[in-house]
Amino acid sequence: MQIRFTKMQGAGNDFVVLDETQGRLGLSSAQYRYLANRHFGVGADQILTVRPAPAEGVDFEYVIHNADGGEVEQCGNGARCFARYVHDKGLTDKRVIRVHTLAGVIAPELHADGRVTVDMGAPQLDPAKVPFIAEGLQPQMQGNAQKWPLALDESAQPATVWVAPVSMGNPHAVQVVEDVDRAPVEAQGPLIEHHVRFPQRVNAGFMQIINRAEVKLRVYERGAGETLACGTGACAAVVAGIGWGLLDARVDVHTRGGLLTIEWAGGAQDRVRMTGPAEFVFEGQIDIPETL
Ligand SMILES: N[C@H](CCC[C@H](N)C(=O)O)C(=O)O
Repeated sequence: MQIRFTKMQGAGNDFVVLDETQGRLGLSSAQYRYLANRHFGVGADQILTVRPAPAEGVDFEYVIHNADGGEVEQCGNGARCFARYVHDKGLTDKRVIRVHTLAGVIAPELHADGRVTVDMGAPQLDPAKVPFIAEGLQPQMQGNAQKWPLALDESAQPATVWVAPVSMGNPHAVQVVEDVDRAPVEAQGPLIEHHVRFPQRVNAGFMQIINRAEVKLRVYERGAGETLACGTGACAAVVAGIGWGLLDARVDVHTRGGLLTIEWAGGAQDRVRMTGPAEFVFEGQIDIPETL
C-alpha cells in the first residue's frame, strides 16, 4: 500500500503525519509500528493522523499511535505539529484550532513567530484516575501534594522511587532527580513504564529542579522509549513540581530536544498551557506491506 506522509518534529520528538481528511487508510497496529520503525520504515516516536471533525464545535480529529503501534489519548508535542500541519497545508485558515482527541478537546494556537501554544486542559491528580493503584502504599506529603513510593524490585539495583502520578489525558509518573544527565533513565524507565501499579502502563518523567522557573526533564515514554522531549510529560512534571511547592506558575522546561514553556495556575480545574516549536522535516511516500 503506497501512502504519502509528512515528517515533523516538536523539540526533537518526531512524528509521521498522515492525512485522512479525504478518507481512511485503515492501517493496522502492525502497519503503524512499521511506519515508526527507524530501520525498515520512516522512523518516528509517534504517528499522528488528521481526520475530519467528528462533531460540532471542533475543527479536526487528532489520532495518536505510539511507535509500538498502540493508540494513545494525547501527545503534546504532536498537538503543536498537528496545528502547524493543518494550517500550513491549507486545511484551515484558523490560528486557534479546536481539536478532538481521546483525552478531550484541546486548542492549539499558532503564533506569528512560529511557536505554538496549546491549552492542554486540566491535569487529573486523583491517583485512581491516572490510573495508579495506590492500595497498601503510604504516601508522603510535600507542599500541597503527595508522592508515592514505587518499588523497583526487578532492578539490578533494587530501589524505591517517589513519584507523582499525573494524567494529562495520558498517564505520567514524575520523580525529582539530582542530575538528569546521570539519572538511571534507561534502567528505571522500562521498570516504571511496565510497573504493575500502572495498569495502562505509564510515561516515566525524571525532573531536575534548576530554580523555581526552570527545570531539566527526561522522559522514558510509554510505547516509545526515551524521546528527546515529551509535551504531556513536561506538563505533568511542572504540575507535580508546583504541587510539591518547588516551582512557580510558569516554568521553562529544558529537554534534550529543545525548550518547552509550561504554565499552570495551580488549581485542580486550572488548565495547563504548553508553548513550544513545531517544524516540518520532509515529505515522502512509502510502500507499506499489506500484511505484516
Ligand atoms: N508516549 C505517550 C504518547 C506521546 C506523548 C508525547 N510524545 C508528548 O509529546 O506528549 C503515551 O503513551 O502516553
